[in-house]
Amino acid sequence: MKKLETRQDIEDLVNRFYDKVQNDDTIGFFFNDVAKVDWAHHLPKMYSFWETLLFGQISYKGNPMAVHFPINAEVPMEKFHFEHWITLWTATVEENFSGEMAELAVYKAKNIANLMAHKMEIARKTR
Ligand code: HEM
Repeated sequence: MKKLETRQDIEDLVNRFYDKVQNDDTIGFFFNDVAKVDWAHHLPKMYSFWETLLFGQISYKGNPMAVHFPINAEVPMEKFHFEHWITLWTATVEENFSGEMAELAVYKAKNIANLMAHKMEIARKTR
């Protein structure tokens, strides 16, 4: 299977992941109904986010945690949502890529998702 090695690979991966997400019964509504995401704006940000995380090409300079707090305040983002997010991400990576960078993409996503799940839970408790 193909290695994950170029910006184009990241774009393909991210596009395929959010195709799944948009049509997903468990987490799709966060994007479609709660945040009403402008995909033309969101997807390029996500390409840069992953390029920065995986290739060290610093093209993303946002705060990935911050945007999730207002969503979490509207509809609780629960542990099972993040677990499902990880399932979709891992499946999309593994359907399309193999090798060290693909493994790193899964590893980093899991770490961030777990941290994010924790932060969202704390935010709900301290509100
Ligand atoms: C159930 C899990 C998740 C949901 C429902 C979710 C939802 C969203 C939504 C709706 C936005 C767009 C906000 C907007 O443009 O108005 C967003 C942005 C973003 N998400 Fe998530 N997210 C989840 C998990 C994650 C995870 C695990 C990561 C990282 C591995 C992540 C990384 C990002 C980044 C980098 C942005 C863009 C931030 C920016 O604008 O700079 N998200 N997310």
